[in-house]
Amino acid sequence: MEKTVVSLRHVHKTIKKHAIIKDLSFEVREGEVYGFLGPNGSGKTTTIRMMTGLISMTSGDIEICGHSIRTEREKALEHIGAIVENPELYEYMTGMQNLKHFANMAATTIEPVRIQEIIKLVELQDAIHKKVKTYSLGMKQRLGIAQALLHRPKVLILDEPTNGLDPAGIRQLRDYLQYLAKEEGIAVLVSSHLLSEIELMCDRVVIIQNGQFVREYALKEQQDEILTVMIEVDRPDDALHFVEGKIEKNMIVVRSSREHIPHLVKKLVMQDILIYGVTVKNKSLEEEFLLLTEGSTMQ
Ligand SMILES: Nc1ncnc2c1ncn2[C@@H]1O[C@H](COP(=O)(O)OP(=O)(O)OP(=O)(O)O)[C@@H](O)[C@H]1O
Repeated sequence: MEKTVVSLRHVHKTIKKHAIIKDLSFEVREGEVYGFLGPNGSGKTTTIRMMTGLISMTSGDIEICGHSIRTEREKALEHIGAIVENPELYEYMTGMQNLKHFANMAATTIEPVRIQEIIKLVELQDAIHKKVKTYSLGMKQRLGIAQALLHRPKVLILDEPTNGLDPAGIRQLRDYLQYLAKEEGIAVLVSSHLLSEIELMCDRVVIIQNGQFVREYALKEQQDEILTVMIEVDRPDDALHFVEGKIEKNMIVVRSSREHIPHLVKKLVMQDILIYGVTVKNKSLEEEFLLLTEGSTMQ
């Protein structure tokens, strides 16, 4: 079991007599990308602001690497790198000038070699001497992540990092966050109001609504879990002679364990049925999230 690096315990936040966060508890482990999912206005930013020490909590506690934000604030915050809302970048300066500026402002000494290392890590070598105003949104985000990682934090917190990114940018971000988590052992927390994006990026996800914990899911399928598998084929009617399922448009929808999926595909191929795509859905998460957000302001 990986080490817990972020721990929220019974956190409450009341603003002007309104209970915004109610008894919220969850944990983020070393080396995982953890999704923080909830409809607009459910309290994600408020929680992240408490985790990063920007606002206080009314009761409960948040521990980062074993240090309480309440009683050991500086020690706790030392381990956090975060982008809350937009990254703070100077557009008229180059990427390198931005990084050097932030390195100078940091509480700990940041060696030039660390700056070089981080530029490589976020793959900005080619553009680092160009002015930030010429950067794409994805590049600005990578520079923001570089800034947040300069001081080697154990936890990286990103509030709605996919906002405004195109699908290619989202894919790139996912690859990077997975790299940071798996190769560098960083605990990454990403908030979003879009299940589709969280599903692509995260190992586990917590859903909140109205400031309250709803449920936590592991997104990596368990070996024995029964999944919904959608197979796009040229002849759906024929396909159903060989596997058990139902037809939806040009897809056949089959319930199967992960282990059994290759056998399904093999059976169809042996009957000369052409397969154009296989999609695996974690149906329970999708259903729960849809139910939860019905009638809300979700996109
Ligand atoms: N300073 C404040 N004063 C009054 N209400 C606030 C304040 N900050 C947040 N709220 C309210 O708390 C609730 C949660 O807001 P928050 O911004 O944390 O949600 P969110 O999940 O991040 O939403 P979004 O996805 O839209 O950013 C909202 O109803 C918001 O209006």
